[in-house]
Amino acid sequence: MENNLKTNQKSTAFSILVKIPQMLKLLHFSLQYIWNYKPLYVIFAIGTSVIMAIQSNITVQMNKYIIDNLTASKYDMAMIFVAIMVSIGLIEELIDIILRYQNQKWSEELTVFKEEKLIEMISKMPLLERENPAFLGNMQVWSLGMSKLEATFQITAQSVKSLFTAAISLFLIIQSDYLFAVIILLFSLFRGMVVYRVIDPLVNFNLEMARKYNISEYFSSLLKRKDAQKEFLLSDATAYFKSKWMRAKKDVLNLTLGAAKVNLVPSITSVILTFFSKLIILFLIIYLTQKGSMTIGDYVSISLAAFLADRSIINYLLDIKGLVENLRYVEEYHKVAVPIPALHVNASKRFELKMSIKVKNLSFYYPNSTTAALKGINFKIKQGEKVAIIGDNAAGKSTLTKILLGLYESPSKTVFYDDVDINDLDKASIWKRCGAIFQDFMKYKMSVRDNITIGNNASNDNDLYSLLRSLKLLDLYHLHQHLDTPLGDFDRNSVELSGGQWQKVALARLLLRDFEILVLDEPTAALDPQSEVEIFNNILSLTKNKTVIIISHRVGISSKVDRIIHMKSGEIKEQGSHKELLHAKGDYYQMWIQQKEWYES
Ligand SMILES: Nc1ncnc2c1ncn2[C@@H]1O[C@H](COP(=O)(O)OP(=O)(O)OP(=O)(O)O)[C@@H](O)[C@H]1O
Repeated sequence: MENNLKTNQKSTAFSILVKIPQMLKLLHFSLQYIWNYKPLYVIFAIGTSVIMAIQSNITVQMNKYIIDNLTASKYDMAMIFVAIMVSIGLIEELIDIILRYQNQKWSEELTVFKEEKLIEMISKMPLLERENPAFLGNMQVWSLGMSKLEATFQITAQSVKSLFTAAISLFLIIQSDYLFAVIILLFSLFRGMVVYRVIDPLVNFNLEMARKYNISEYFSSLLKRKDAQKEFLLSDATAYFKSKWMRAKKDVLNLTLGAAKVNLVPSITSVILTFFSKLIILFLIIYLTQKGSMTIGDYVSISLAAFLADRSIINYLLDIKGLVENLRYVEEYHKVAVPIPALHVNASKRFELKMSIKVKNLSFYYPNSTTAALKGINFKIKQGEKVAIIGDNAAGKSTLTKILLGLYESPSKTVFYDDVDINDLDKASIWKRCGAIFQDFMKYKMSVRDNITIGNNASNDNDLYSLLRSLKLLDLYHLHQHLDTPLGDFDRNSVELSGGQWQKVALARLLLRDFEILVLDEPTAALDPQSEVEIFNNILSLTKNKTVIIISHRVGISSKVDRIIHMKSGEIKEQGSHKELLHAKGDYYQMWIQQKEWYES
């Protein structure tokens, strides 16, 4: 793998030239991003880079004047130049301290700004995008790309400084002898060619690393999780998972070292080239001084300016290399950041359910899957009806409800609310009027109150108290801080709940809201049989005029609803009332008999 990454694409001068327009576009995108965040940050950074570049060259010139005055025994003048040079040094250091503080402040604030943008981007993304198995790895790459936006800007500011320093020093050197400038430029060109060759392999190593990092992090977090630990202990699996983590970690380590190795040869070559360019220039200056065509002051100023130019050019080349490398990561981010996938949140029509929900010939595939999760589904649910969707595992029940709720985009003209295609509906207006509990409902590590109200302060403590009572959750109210007791394992004062209690908290959260449609995916799976019956009756009485869709494996629940939709392998097998389906003596009848016998025996 390492060799593949290394040899696959070496950057040639031509490949770099071809990429210039794209690179400029990405550079513009990065700088625009920082400019949008704070224009002053950009102005400040570029401005100070130019000032620093001028200052370095002034110091070099001052050295020449000091030495020339000393050799001419003009000590007063030498002292004046010394005072000017030291004062400039002092000003530079003071500016540097303020600049570093200011940069750190803006940089910290920018980190928050970037995280906010990433959260915004992810929360706007269609849920289906996240079902793609590549999503987590991609997200790692996007955050890497995002972190490179600021790095790109910093390097740009730095490169302005290097470029200005090099240009001024070369200009001063040319005043003495253009030959020095030619030698410096020639060696720099060689070094540039050496370092550019490794950009692509380096980027490939790092992108691959970002993806692999995800796997090692997954196993690392598994090994630290409480719920996983009990399974590991009982099945003696700790060593197995540790070896999985170690293998993934080694992959990451190999990629890190691979990237470092790729850098090794150009770094060594660059140092050797610097050695020769220094040697040649210094020998040449000594030769010219010996011939009498240069003063000692000239020797000092030219050698310093030559080193300054040499260092600045190599810095500039490294900056450009860094820039090109960074822009490759930015490119990955840019791919998703610019066209944020549409969520149809702002479609023109508003959700209403006065008549019915209709599903017509609905088939559905998950991304990266060629097997249909739903095949030719047709049904109608009238407003106010209570419907149970039952079926085996992987029958497509959860997928269907997510489509009905608009969480997954459905093919057009397949799902209708009051005869309006769901794709023409404003999604936010659907979500405002629909409530759902899924199998993987959230257990928020927050207080009882916050878990139930989610920041909605409209309900007073009495409402919450009677809701807890109706769900037999009063023991939560009696906790040490009543409704303000933190739940979960967040801090010292937190209280951990049982699986069934958590499920009741999720139900309480749902029942506190006003909704038109309620979707319950296995709502009573974690409840004891008595609570199951009580809570189910409770839900039915609380939702008299509302449309309720319940997913369950248990036929006991389905005997209480108006209609049953029985699914198998992504298709509807039967639908009708409990009595009708028993009468039909099909699969539902068989399930009913089996479960009945199970309980009776
Ligand atoms: N994120 C996903 N990516 C690809 N396929 C998926 C994804 N989620 C579910 N599926 C597939 O879609 C099909 C239907 O799954 P779904 O979760 O809707 O079934 P279900 O009837 O709710 O099952 P269960 O009763 O086990 O919860 C299954 O074959 C499953 O493998």
